[in-house]
Amino acid sequence: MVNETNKKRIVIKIGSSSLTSLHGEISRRKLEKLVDEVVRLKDDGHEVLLVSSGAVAAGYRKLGCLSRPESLPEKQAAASIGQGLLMESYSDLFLSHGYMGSQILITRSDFSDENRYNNARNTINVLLERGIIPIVNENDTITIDRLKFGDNDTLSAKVAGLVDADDLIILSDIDGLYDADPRKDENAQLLDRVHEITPEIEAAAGDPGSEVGTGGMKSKIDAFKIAMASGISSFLGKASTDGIVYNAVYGKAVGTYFEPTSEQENLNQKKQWIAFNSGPEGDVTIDHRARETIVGMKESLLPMNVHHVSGRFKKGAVVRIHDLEGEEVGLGVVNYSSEQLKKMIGLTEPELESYELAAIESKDLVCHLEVSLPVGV
Ligand SMILES: Nc1ncnc2c1ncn2[C@@H]1O[C@H](COP(=O)(O)OP(=O)(O)O)[C@@H](O)[C@H]1O
Ligand SMILES: N[C@@H](CCC(=O)OP(=O)(O)O)C(=O)O
Repeated sequence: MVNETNKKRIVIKIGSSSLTSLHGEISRRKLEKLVDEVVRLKDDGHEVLLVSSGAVAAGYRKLGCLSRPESLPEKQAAASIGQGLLMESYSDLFLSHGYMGSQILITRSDFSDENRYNNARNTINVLLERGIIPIVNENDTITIDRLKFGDNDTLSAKVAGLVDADDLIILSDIDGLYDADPRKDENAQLLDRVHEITPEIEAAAGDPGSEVGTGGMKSKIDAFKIAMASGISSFLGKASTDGIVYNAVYGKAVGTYFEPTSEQENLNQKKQWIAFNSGPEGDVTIDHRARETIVGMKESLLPMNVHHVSGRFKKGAVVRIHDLEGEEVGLGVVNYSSEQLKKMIGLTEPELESYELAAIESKDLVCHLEVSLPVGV
């Protein structure tokens, strides 16, 4: 039994391929196995949040489709039927063990709005602290393609960051990360520990292994990058292995452990929101001197170092910061609107001194070289 000091907050993500039968429908047996493992962790005193796929798989037959649909409206309609059925199964199973599940459906735009992001955190904290098991999925029925998380891997890492989890466990149909796509290279080796996502690892990560999987290893690697930058230990293992979740929490499972190093700066929650969720609204180009001070010395960006501004944004928006070569340096929250910043360009230093604030305060600045931000997440 754990006590308050070794009690963990654990986020578990299970993919469609691990919850479905060969025909692509939800497998009650697989759901039961997962619930049994979560119950063991709850009985030990841990807090557990599930990120579960499976809404489309649980609903497409009831919609009248013979196989998993391809078109977006049909997938959304299937998810509308299936999400309720999936939750009913989870609720029944958890209740039979004396635990309560709760549903949370999230869209990307919920996370790009800082107030809604913070509100989601407050709600989930109440649920976890009261022993409930929140069950999170993307709100498939209403999200439009362009604005979808799409796969639940990056969603699970962002949720783990949101609730300040200790561990993120991603379950899949494979027993860990290999140094090459195992379907293409029969000599591919399982990596048991990863401290850094190198370009070689990125290159080895391939597409989904089944018709029902969405993100493949690529989206899992994006997820592990987010978790590592947020200081969260992660694990990737095979959902069908007996005791996989329970053993992973205690460091005894076969699979890949992703461990953030102590030298790496862990992004605080505000910086996590800026880096992974905010959705930048404009671009600011800075000169070489500024690049050195904000990246190397981690100082604020001053208005006189702003070279060019594009896009229309208000004070408080998140913007991308580029150097003069066009390379993206990082992201930050601006203290001036685009109109004000544009007026400042070309002013002399004494003229600019009357402005008290930095263009971007160092506390609201996230640099690419400081943490390896996943590109395109
Ligand atoms: N380097 C790699 N290591 C392990 N699996 C890989 C790698 N590259 C591609 N894959 C494939 O990724 C699949 C898991 O992703 P996916 O099908 O999306 O599953 P899930 O539904 O669990 O998210 C594996 O079955 C495997 O075939
Ligand atoms: N949100 C979708 C699942 C998306 C999906 O399949 O993601 P993944 O399990 O990461 O391959 C659903 O519930 O059907």
